[in-house]
Amino acid sequence: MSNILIVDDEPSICWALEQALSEDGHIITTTATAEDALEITSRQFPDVVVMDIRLPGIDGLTALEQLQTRIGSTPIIMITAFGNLETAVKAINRGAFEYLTKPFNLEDAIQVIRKALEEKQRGAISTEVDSTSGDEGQLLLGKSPAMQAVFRKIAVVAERDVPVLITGESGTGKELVAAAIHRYSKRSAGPFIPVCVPAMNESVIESELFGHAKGSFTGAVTERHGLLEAANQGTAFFDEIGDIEMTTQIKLLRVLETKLISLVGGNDQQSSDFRLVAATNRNLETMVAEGMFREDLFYRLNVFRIEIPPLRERTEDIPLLAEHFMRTLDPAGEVKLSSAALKELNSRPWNGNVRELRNVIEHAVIVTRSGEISAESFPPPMTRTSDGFGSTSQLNTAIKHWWNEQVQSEAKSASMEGLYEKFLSEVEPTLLREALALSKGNRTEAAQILGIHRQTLREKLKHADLGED
Ligand SMILES: Nc1ncnc2c1ncn2[C@@H]1O[C@H](COP(=O)(O)OP(=O)(O)OP(=O)(O)O)[C@@H](O)[C@H]1O
Repeated sequence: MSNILIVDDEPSICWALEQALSEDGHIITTTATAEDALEITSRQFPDVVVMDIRLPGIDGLTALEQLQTRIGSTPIIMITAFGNLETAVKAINRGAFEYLTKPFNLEDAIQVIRKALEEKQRGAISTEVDSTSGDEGQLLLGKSPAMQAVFRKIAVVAERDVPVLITGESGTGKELVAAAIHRYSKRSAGPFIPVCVPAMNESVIESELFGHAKGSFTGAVTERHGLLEAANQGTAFFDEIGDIEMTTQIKLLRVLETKLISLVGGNDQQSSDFRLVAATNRNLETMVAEGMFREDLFYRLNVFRIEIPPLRERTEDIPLLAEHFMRTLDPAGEVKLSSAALKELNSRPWNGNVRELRNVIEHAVIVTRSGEISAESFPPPMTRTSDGFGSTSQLNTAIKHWWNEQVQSEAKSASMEGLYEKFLSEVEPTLLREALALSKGNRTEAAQILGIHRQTLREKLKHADLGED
């Protein structure tokens, strides 16, 4: 049983919340003004406060600060008018636990209040952002200061209709952050369309993105709408934006500038009003400097940046996330973490970040079935090279960029030959040098590592000017 204070000058809201919360056995106090709320809290300590921002007399935001000095970290949930981002953001920045947007669904409001009560009882105001879009969404969890900062950024940017660039290692939750931005944006009733260009078959990228006209190529038997058109009125989430080809980058930039899409093989232009949220695990600044990513596109994307720190830098989140993944597979709570298991989780490098943690927990829950998970139930940690999205794909992208550059410059000089040899002469010396470094200069061992004959290695070293004979 908890004390809940509701401050709203709309009697219907007070009444509805009071009815619903009394059923849970809580004691509800309602009042229509902030002045009364301040007076009440000088006599009694609520466990949670729900307060409208727009109130007659002292407004909710001013009252928020005054209440905080009286009731400390007691969660205060603010109610804002729809679309009033500034006040919602101010509320979050000034330490409100959460905000509800009017008109709200009563069940959603009750959920937020229950969550606040749980947090209060736990003594920690750990927060989560609901990234649910439709039924398939998931909660974005985190109580570390680093994740709290991410949550605040989501709150700040969600309703501003600007592009967002989310950066962070693979598996840190970039897609969940993008979904949360969409969910809290003015476009939340519209679609959230994930687009992963590098995962697409190269021959269909343009038709997937922009759609195609009937008969534009063999197999195009009907007109097809592209993903960017499907994102109209909603959010297009470009995953792995750092890995898209220069040619696609140019086309994407054009669409962003004009908001017009040209169907492949067609004359018509279709307008699409979508918000772009992009993510990458690569350093786009470096890529721009190296000419691998278009500077103009980078500036278009980099309007607001959210950097998600790797899991190893926010180990406070591990128990919370582990518990969450355990309960997803084992809602009855038959499986628990032993303290040795928790210690093991806290000491891992988490190269695959939260995705790896989820996989590790799922594996352990399945093998343990019931009782305590031991440290031995976890699969071995992921190494850096086998990390999620993986280096092979990045290598492929680098090769593609190299190829395009060659083709462009060779085309100018009207000669295009010997590219295979040229490529090998550029990459082979690095490979040979690395193998020799690993074998500490032992050529037999280096040849073995590379899987080539010692004599072949010798010739290659000579050819690459790396051998002393
Ligand atoms: N903070 C979090 N709370 C709950 N689940 C999370 C969190 N972060 C990541 N996850 C889970 O980890 C997995 C990977 O997350 P996600 O796909 O969003 O990462 P990503 O950074 O987009 O990865 P990639 O760069 O490989 O595409 C998902 O199952 C997601 O639900």
